[in-house]
Amino acid sequence: MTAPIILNNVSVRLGESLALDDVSLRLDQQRIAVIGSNGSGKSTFARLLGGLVPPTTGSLSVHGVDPVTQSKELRRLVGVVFSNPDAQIIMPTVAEDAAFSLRGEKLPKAESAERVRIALEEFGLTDLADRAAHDLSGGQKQLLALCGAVIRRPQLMIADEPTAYLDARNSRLIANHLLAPNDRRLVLVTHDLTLAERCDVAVLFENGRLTGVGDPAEIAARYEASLQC
Ligand SMILES: Nc1ncnc2c1ncn2[C@@H]1O[C@H](COP(=O)(O)OP(=O)(O)OP(=O)(O)O)[C@@H](O)[C@H]1O
Repeated sequence: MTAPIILNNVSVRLGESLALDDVSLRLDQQRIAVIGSNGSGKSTFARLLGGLVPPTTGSLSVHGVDPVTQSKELRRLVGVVFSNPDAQIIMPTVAEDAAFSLRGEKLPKAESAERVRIALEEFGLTDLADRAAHDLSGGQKQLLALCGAVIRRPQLMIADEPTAYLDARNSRLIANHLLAPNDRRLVLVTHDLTLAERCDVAVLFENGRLTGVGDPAEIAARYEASLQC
């Protein structure tokens, strides 16, 4: 059983904004949807779990790891995908970029090549393997970013609006991949409530405050009702 995600009175101040305001929660579920309006704190929450932004006050534990003091351990267990894949593409070609994700794993060359081959095939990128990664379309870049994240087999996948640039077919491909039953935990930030409802639990943020944790259909309905007000 994977250790939970725990936040104890976490606040995050970014410039003038209190992006997260005194958030305490414990999440044991495997697939976690994060919903809420623009600017409510969802991305900040995702970045906090991924060790990309520190808590200003309070403390947290991600699968038993403290992101503040154990950044190396955190990097080993977390994979991240954001809505803008450009920042995640590093190497010149598609295949090289996918392989780059495995650099820290010290795998035998043949195993590394086989993992790259399987991952490219899984995301429909085999025919693009030798293409310049920065010349891909937005959607293709997102597939490559996700490919680079899952190829390391992380315990925790943090995906912030991963389908933002994708057409319907690729959105479905990515969503089905992320939500497929496996032993990886998923934290999925999304405005797509049908995707949120496919998760095991949803958390709702409003103005940096946590205002709901529970059954995704109920939390989504509460969120939608709040938008009518
Ligand atoms: N780098 C930053 N500097 C200052 N304020 C920031 C920064 N990043 C985010 N904020 C502010 O923090 C608050 C929460 O932002 P966050 O990006 O977490 O919201 P969000 O729920 O992910 O929004 P969206 O749905 O629009 O992506 C917002 O008020 C935002 O303006």
